Amino acid sequence: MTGPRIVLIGPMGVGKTTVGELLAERLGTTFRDTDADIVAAEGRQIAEIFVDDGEPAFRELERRAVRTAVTEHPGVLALGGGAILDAGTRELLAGHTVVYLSMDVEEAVKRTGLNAARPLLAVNPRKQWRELMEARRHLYTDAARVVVPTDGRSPEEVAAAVLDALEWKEA
Ligand SMILES: Nc1ncnc2c1ncn2[C@@H]1O[C@H](COP(=O)(O)OP(=O)(O)OP(=O)(O)O)[C@@H](O)[C@H]1O
Ligand SMILES: O=C(O)C1=C[C@@H](O)[C@@H](O)[C@H](O)C1
Ligand SMILES: [Mg+2]
Repeated sequence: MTGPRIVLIGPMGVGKTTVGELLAERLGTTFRDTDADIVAAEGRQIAEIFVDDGEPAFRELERRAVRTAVTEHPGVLALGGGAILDAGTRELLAGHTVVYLSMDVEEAVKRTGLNAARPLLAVNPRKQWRELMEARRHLYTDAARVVVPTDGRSPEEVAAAVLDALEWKEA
C-alpha cells in the first residue's frame, strides 16, 4: 500500500507533532499533520471551527483532510486527537501502519494544563481527560498496529520505541 509510512494517533498533547517530526527526520522523510492541513485550508483556527460550525462539521472536514493526506503524503502523518471518533476516518486507516502514542491521565493534565486553545479541555481538565480517555482508548487501540506509551520518556526515547515496536531497525 502507498501513502504514509507511519500514521500517528493519540490524544492531544501526547507528542504526535514532536515525535512525528523526529521520526520523519530519522526516516529521511517529511512530516504532515491533518490539524495543520485543516487550519491552512479553512484559514481559521480549530477552536474557531468548533465554535462557529460545531464538532460534527469539524469531523467532516477532518475526514476529508485524512483522506487527502493518506492518499498523497508518503512520510509520517499525525492525525488530530479526536479523528478516531469518526467511523469513516477509521476506515481510511485500514491497512496503514498506525501507531498509538498513549499517556495516562496525570501525564495528560501535566502536558496540556488549562488551555483555551484546546476546546475540549477549556474547563476541569482532569475530569475531561478521564472521560475522553475512557471513550477513546479502545478506538485508538483497535485502530493501531502498535501502542507506544510515552509516560516518563523523552520525545527521542518515544521515537526510538516506535521504530523498535515496528521492528524497523534500518533507521
Ligand atoms: N515525551 C514527551 N515528554 C514530555 N513532554 C513532551 C513529550 N512529547 C511532547 N511533549 C511536550 O508536550 C507538548 C505537546 O506535544 P505535541 O504538540 O508534540 O503533541 P501533539 O500530540 O502533537 O498535540 P496536538 O494534539 O495539540 O497536536 C509540547 O509542549 C511538547 O514539547
Ligand atoms: O481530541 C480532539 O477531539 C481534538 C484534538 C485536536 O488535535 C484537534 O483536532 C481538535 O482540537 C480536537
Ligand atoms: Mg500536534
